[in-house]
Amino acid sequence: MIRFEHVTKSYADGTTAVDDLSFEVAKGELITLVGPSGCGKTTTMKMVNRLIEPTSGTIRLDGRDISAIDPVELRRHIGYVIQQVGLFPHKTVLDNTATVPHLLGWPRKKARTRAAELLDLVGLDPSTYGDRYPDQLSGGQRQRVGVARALAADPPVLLMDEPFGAVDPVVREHLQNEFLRLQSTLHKTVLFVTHDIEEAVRLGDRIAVYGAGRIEQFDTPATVLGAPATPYTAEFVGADRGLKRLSVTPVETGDLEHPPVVHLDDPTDRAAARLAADGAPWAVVLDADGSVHGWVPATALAKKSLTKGATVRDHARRMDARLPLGAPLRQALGAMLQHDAGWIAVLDGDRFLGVLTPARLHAALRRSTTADASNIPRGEVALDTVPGA
Ligand SMILES: Nc1ncnc2c1ncn2[C@@H]1O[C@H](COP(=O)(O)OP(=O)(O)OP(=O)(O)O)[C@@H](O)[C@H]1O
Repeated sequence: MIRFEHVTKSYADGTTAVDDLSFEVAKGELITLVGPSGCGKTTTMKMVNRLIEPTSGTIRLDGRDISAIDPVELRRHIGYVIQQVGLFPHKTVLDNTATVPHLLGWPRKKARTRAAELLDLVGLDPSTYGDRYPDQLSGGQRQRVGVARALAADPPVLLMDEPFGAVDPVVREHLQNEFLRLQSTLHKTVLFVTHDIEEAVRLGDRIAVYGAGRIEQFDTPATVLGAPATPYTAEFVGADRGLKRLSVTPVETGDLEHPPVVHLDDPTDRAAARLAADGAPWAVVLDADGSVHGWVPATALAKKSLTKGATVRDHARRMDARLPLGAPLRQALGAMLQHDAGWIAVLDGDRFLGVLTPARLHAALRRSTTADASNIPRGEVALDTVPGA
């Protein structure tokens, strides 16, 4: 969708803002450009909508060299959100949002209807906020208007330059979540500039980590955090990158263990035989609907004093830690700690898939780490599996 081919931008004073940059962004991808101040992020972005012209190299949009496209025409297909928002102070929120549709010559009613829809989409009730002026909004609300305005003409590409940089951390996280929710339905191709690695990791399908004028690494958040390509990237992403990786590594089916499964109404002797056959110390217990009830230890089932007709129900223990497949490991660890649990049931909808243990969580975390790259066998660093709480 967007392709940089050996793009360089130098200024007359000898500054090279961007040096021989080549990368490609797929349709619907959200790329975060992250790096310290002055490393060339904004320059990269502004070359896409021709606010800055490259000194050399080619930028293509859908295969077309953008230097051959009229800048005004080009910008109609590219939404632009900046930190200072740049709302017109004398126009209402609704009119601000309708700016691009107006410029495109849409009939006034259609433009305003569209603007109202967009305000709704970004969480601002148009009947409450539509007639206000920008200075009657909070910083976070102004940013939302900025996003709504950029989306108003439904451009396939969005450029966002530190759009949430000027708001406090709580509002910022809220805006990030809302934006992710929007993006999951709109699938825009997004270049998002930030100097905040947390934000880059949180939002990006892939991250471009900038050094001075160059991209040091361009990869998924999990890989950038797990296997920084250069010492510079390692330092930039921070010493706590292992913790950050918890947020970006999802639980996959291959991470799960599969202890024996018994049902609440199974006779105890049959369940005991099932566990004995597997040599398992415990089994997961499902109820009649197949939902997870908890677990039962082999020792409880094997007791000689059991009354006739006893079922697993008599010995089952509840375990409420649950996790949807694909949830980040951070959520898994949080649930393990919250429930003081040695394992956690992983579900696909209501369907039980298997269990995640601390050892498997650790192994999952190591999927993309430098430890794997250096071939340290997993067994050497594995934790013990702790069944049940
Ligand atoms: N008109 C100009 N003339 C000379 N140098 C410039 C000009 N515009 C930008 N630069 C330089 O180009 C480099 C890259 O700037 P750019 O704005 O792309 O950085 P950035 O990574 O977006 O930084 P920040 O996070 O501070 O916004 C900087 O060193 C900057 O000083």
